[in-house]
Amino acid sequence: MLRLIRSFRWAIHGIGYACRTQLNMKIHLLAAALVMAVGLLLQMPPIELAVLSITIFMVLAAEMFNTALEAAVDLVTPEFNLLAKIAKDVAAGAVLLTALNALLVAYLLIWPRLWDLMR
Ligand SMILES: Nc1ncnc2c1ncn2[C@@H]1O[C@H](COP(=O)(O)OP(=O)(O)OP(=O)(O)O)[C@@H](O)[C@H]1O
Repeated sequence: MLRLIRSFRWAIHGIGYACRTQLNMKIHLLAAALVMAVGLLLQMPPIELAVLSITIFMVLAAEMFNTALEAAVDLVTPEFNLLAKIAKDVAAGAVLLTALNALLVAYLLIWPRLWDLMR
């Protein structure tokens, strides 16, 4: 039990580190809070809020994997290395894909409701 609580603590340290040090993480969190607030204000059904939530957490998790990979690569290869570049670029590409997916989901679920309100 104590081991479980300790591993939660390290995990929370990891989340805290990413939130404190990564500008992109701060931007993702701000966007996530905005999107969820709009979803709640628009009284979206629970299933759509769940889709927004899954989408948001995918972006946050991808950003954290990216941060972890950057740290691991820097630990192994502080100097220029083509494989380091590939690893970092591919990880950054994965974050970009999740962010594009988030934009698509927001467009499909939120935009039609906002459009209805504006008309
Ligand atoms: N050791 C390296 N060898 C080769 N290219 C690297 C190396 N480190 C970084 N790069 C290149 O620079 C880019 C930026 O790397 P960096 O580690 O600065 O991450 P970042 O995208 O600036 O993230 P953050 O701002 O969150 O640290 C990488 O995507 C990669 O193309």
